[in-house]
Amino acid sequence: MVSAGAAKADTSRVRRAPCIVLVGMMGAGKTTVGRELARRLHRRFVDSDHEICARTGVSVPVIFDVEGEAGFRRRESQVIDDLTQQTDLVLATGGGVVLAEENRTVLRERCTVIYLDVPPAVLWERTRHDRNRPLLQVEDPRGRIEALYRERDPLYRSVAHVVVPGGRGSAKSMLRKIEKALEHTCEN
Ligand SMILES: Nc1ncnc2c1ncn2[C@@H]1O[C@H](COP(=O)(O)OP(=O)(O)OP(=O)(O)O)[C@@H](O)[C@H]1O
Ligand SMILES: O=C(O)C1=C[C@@H](O)[C@@H](O)[C@H](O)C1
Ligand SMILES: [Mg+2]
Repeated sequence: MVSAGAAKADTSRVRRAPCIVLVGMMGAGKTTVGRELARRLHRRFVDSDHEICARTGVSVPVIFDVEGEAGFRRRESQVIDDLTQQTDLVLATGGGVVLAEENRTVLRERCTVIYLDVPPAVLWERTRHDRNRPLLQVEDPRGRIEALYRERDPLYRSVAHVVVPGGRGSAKSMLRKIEKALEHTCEN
């Protein structure tokens, strides 16, 4: 793994892992930054949450309502398996993608994985008015974010080839950090 500040060359995945994947918590900016990154790298952009919705014809909250989180996770694993086999892609994932070991394995082995590591306080500011994230529709969403961060941060790190620390900086500054790190990790 390399950090964005001091990225070291790690070219072991270059030839067999063309998909660039963003992982991180809800509100880390995977969708926002991923779309712009794809545009700049002349790659296609796909968001796995959007792909699940396109395949089912309903929103993420509806899938959680009807099939529960387990049903959503099964669909997510299928989509991740499909998308990570594609080339010329920037893939923004859902925040819980790292929970399943099978997802972690395909991400780590097939892709260049970038973890957008944003502190819980900032995640809370960005997601507090959004009703589209079923896991945050609880009495204490801020506490939930903190608990999920504690649980998931080691999992994100375990799949990441690059960790990009974020804070209150703009999406543009996040993008610049990612591009810098990628220069050292793969050919685009
Ligand atoms: N660097 C940033 N600075 C300020 N706001 C940001 C930044 N990145 C994203 N945002 C805003 O935060 C919100 C959440 O961002 P986004 O939807 O991209 O997160 P995500 O990582 O895709 O979350 P999820 O896992 O729920 O899909 C959006 O309103 C977006 O505009
Ligand atoms: O963090 C999570 O577990 C989730 C994040 C979203 O991207 C969606 O995938 C869904 O709301 C679950
Ligand atoms: Mg997203």
